[in-house]
Order: sequence, then C-alpha cells, then structure tokens
Amino acid sequence: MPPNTRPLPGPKPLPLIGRVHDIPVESSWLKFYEWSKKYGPIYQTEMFGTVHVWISTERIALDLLSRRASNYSDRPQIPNLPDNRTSGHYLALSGRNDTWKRQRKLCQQLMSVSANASLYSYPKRERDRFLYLLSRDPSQYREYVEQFTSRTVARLSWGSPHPAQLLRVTTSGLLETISPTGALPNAISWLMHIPNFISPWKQKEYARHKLEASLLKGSVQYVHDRISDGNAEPSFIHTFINKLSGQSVKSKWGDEAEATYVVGQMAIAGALTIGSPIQSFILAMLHYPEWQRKLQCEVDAVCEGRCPEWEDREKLPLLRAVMKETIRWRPPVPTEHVRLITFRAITRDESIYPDADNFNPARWLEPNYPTYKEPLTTYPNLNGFSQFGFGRRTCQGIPIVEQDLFLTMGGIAWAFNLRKKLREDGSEVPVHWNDYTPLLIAKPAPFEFDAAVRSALKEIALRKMWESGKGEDDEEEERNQFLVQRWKEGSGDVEAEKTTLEGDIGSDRGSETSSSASLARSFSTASTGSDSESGDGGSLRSASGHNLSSRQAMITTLATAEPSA
Ligand code: HEM
Repeated sequence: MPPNTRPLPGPKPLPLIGRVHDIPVESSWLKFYEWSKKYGPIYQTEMFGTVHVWISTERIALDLLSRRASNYSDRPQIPNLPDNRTSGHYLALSGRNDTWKRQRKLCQQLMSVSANASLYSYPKRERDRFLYLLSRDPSQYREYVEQFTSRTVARLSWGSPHPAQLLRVTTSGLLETISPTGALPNAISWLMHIPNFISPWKQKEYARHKLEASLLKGSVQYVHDRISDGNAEPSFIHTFINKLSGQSVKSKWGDEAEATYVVGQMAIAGALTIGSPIQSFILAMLHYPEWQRKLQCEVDAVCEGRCPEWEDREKLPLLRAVMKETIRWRPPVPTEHVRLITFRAITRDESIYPDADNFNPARWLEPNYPTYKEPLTTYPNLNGFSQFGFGRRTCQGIPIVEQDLFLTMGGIAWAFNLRKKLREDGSEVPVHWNDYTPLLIAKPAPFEFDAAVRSALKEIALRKMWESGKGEDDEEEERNQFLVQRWKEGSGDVEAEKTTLEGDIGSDRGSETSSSASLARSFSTASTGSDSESGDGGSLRSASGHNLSSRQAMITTLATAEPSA
C-alpha cells in the first residue's frame, strides 16, 4: 500500500476462509451486485487468503482497465487450469506476455479478413437452417440455438460444420473447468495441489484437453486436405495457411501449431457465448410482447415480406437496439472472474440506464435517454459496449456476435409469433423472469413457449430456406448427436453402436474425400493413444490402412474417452 492510502472497503474476512461462505453456488453475481450496493463501486473480498477486487461501474472500469491498461491487462491463475497464463492454448485466459500479444494480433487479423468478406455468409446459411428447425419443434430451441452457434463458428474456423458437435462437448467441459462455480479447486484453491492420480478434477480436465487437442489438430489437417484437393472453403485457418504462414512471418503471426490454438480459441468463444443472448431474446419477447410487435413492424416495413439479411442492417435500428438491449438486460457474462468486473452491476447503473430492470430498446433510439447516439444508420451497435470488456483485453469476436444476433433475432421476428404456452383451461404456463445457469456464461434456465409461423407463405419460405441452408452433413450430424448424447448419459453401449455402425460403413458418405476424412485423422490419433500434443496431426489411416470416416472415428474416440460433462 502506498503511503496515505486506505484499504478498499469490503466485507470483513473470517480467518482462513475469508467470505467464501457468502457466495451462493447459483447466481453468484447477485451477491457481488449486492455488495457493490453496500460497499461502493470498487470493493474487495477475500477468499481462502486471496484478495479479489471487484469493479462495478463503467467509469472505474474504463479508468483502470482501459486508461491504465499497461497495469491491468493480466489474467490470474485458474486453479483448475494452472497453466492457463502460459500454455498459449487459450488466448482469452493467457497472462500478459509476448505469446498473448502475438496471438491477439493474429486473432484480430483473421477476424478482420473474415468480417470484410461478411463472414462468407455462413451465419445466414446457418440461420436459415435454424429457423426451419425451430418451426418444426420450438420445444427443442436450446438444442437448435447451440447447433446454430457452434456450426456457424465451425464453418468460420475450419470451413465446415462437421466439428461442431464435438466442439460443443469439449467447450462445455472447458466452461466447467474454468468457472468459479464449476470445478471445486476454483473455489478451494489448495485442492489444485492434489496429485494427478487422486484428483478427479485433473483427470477429467486431462481427458477433455486431449479430446480438444485432437479436434483442433484434426480440423486443421482437414483444411490442408481440402486445399490439396482444391476445394477448401474460406475459414480463419485457411487464411492463416494461405497468407500468414511461412518462416519469414513466423515471428509476427506465430507458427501453425500456435495458429491452431488461436483459431481453436475463436471457435470455443463463439460456441460458448452467443447462445445466451439468443435465448434471452426469446425470453424478452415473451415478457414484452409489445416490443415483439414493434420489431415485427420494422422488419415487415423495411424488408417487405422477406427475411432480414445482413445488408439490411443500416435500415433496421430497432432490431440493432433489441440486440444491444437484450445483452444489457441479461448480460451473457454477468461477472467476469478473470478480471473481476461485475458486468451485471454495470448494466444496472441507473444514471446511465434509467429503470434498468426494464427491457427497453427505446433507450438506444430516443434522444432523451443518456445512451442515445446518432446517426441511427450506424448506432446502436455493439462496438465499445461494456459487456465485451475493456482496454487491451476487449472481446475480439464482436463482428461474429453482431451478425449472428442480427440474423437470428431479425429472422425470429420475421417468421414467428412467440407467445407463452396456454393450458387447456386457457391459463398461461408461467415463464421465469431471471433464472440463469451458474457458470461463467449465464444462459436462461429452460422455459416453454409457442412459436407460431406468422403465415402460410412464411411456412413455404422456411422450407426453401432449409433446403438451401442445410448441408450435406446434416444426416451425419444427426447421428453424431445421438452418439454424443448416449456417451454423455453413460447409458449407451458405445462399443455396440460402433459395431453396428461400422457394419454400415459402406454407406458412409465420402469417407475418402469428404470432410469426414481429416477429422478422422484426429480422432484416430486420440483413439490409438498417440501423442495428441505432438502437433503432427497423427496418421490419416486406420490400422487396416483405410481412411476412417468422421462418424466411425467419433465412435472410436467416444468409446475410449472419459465423459467430460
Ligand atoms: C455474446 C457473445 C460474447 C460476449 C458477451 C463476449 C464477452 C467477452 C468478454 C467480457 C471478454 C473479456 C474482456 C475483458 O477481459 O475485458 C471477452 C474476451 C474475448 N472474446 Fe468474447 N464475447 C462474446 C463472443 C465472442 C466470440 C464470438 C469470439 C470469437 C472470436 C470471442 C472472442 C474473444 C476473445 C479471443 C477474447 C480474449 C481477448 C483477450 O484476452 O485478449 N468472443 N469476450
């Protein structure tokens, strides 16, 4: 402490445990928010001897994290992932070191090349597929939303939706590994010193990481194969291989092994986060039907009956306001534990957001609100929004978030009347107001609703959108989902499935040349126990010398890997 400074306010710690007993497992951000009301916008808490400083207003966050970024751009060690600051595997969790600086630059470069090409229309393609699926069975909305986000980001990362299903598995495991309310060592940090062979958390994380390494390396090899075949789709890694790799530029962008993890981090971030605001949007439309009507009016008037496209964005300010307001109303990252910002508290600052608990997109569109900004052809947008962080660690995925949310929220408003379900006696099935999952990325707990397609013409249009949006891989993807489900439940005999499906392998589409083959490489690497960290991508062929299909390989991998969820 410099002379003449006072310690920060905060709850008085108890010996050894500090205030750990105060933090609820569910919705811990509510406690941090409550403390910010009591102790002020910057306060400290102690947990098992570690001091945590919490920031709860945008002004202080800007002062410290942006203006004094050279002091405050580091990340702490995560007890359940102790090499997070140095491994170079997760850019968002890296310490402030040269590897992080290089990786951040690469991420920025890959993102801007894709954003300049409007993300190759991948979000539109997946949005069309998503809307049709939602029209078939709204009760499966969470599954379809997660498919949308993970398939879109898989296409962006590797030019194929194939890796999406496994990406979801490894990513949800990672979320548990790093969340303060996930793995126990994150709450009780001395547990990180327990040796591997008796630590269930370390063993689980090791198995997860191994599967993830196979997925990332196999996906990169797949892109190499497609480049050799002359039919590679655009993707982050394709840009790296084509334009940024090679000895001369290695010191600037890193080598391919590093780029594999940078692109992996982008895929992980995209698969994890964007589902939250899409689901919160549906929740908002059920609680605020008047805003649903206004949004539909804007979309109908501007698009004259067709589904909104990314090119319409300048003309749809209300849709952009709804996107931003959804994120403010229900922050996807309510507390950012890696830099200890209570994003939720920031969004509840009444001097900036009057009547803060109310979902009110008008606050971005009318001059009498403090958040209003002109011109409405550009504003509101998500650039610089507090919910994406501050200073040198600001989120690098905003172009993806913006396009994904614009297309899905606009598409839902165009296609459906969302409403609460009615019971037989005419009463409404209640929908919760603010029941969210407890991990680092908060998603609404499941709720029920009806999604009625707004007209017969739209039914036909949705069918056409599905036909053009669905990929060759849809059938195989459906099978993969089934297998992953069985594996997660631990109830399925995956070996038996393997035998049955292997018998059927002749019908497996494109096992020699399609996207399946390269993924197979990574899966076979994992399943044969070869070193998944070696970076060479492993062998392309099975023991019998035949290329494995991704389905066959996934079965093999799942049969040998530990469940991570
Ligand atoms: C609704 C969606 C998203 C939200 C709310 C969100 C929010 C955040 C937040 C709060 C941070 C930490 C900022 C800080 O410490 O100051 C962050 C970092 C990051 N985000 Fe996002 N994010 C989203 C989607 C994405 C997507 C789609 C990508 C894909 C590229 C992405 C990539 C990253 C990366 C690479 C970082 C780490 C930056 C660094 O540490 O230098 N995010 N994001």
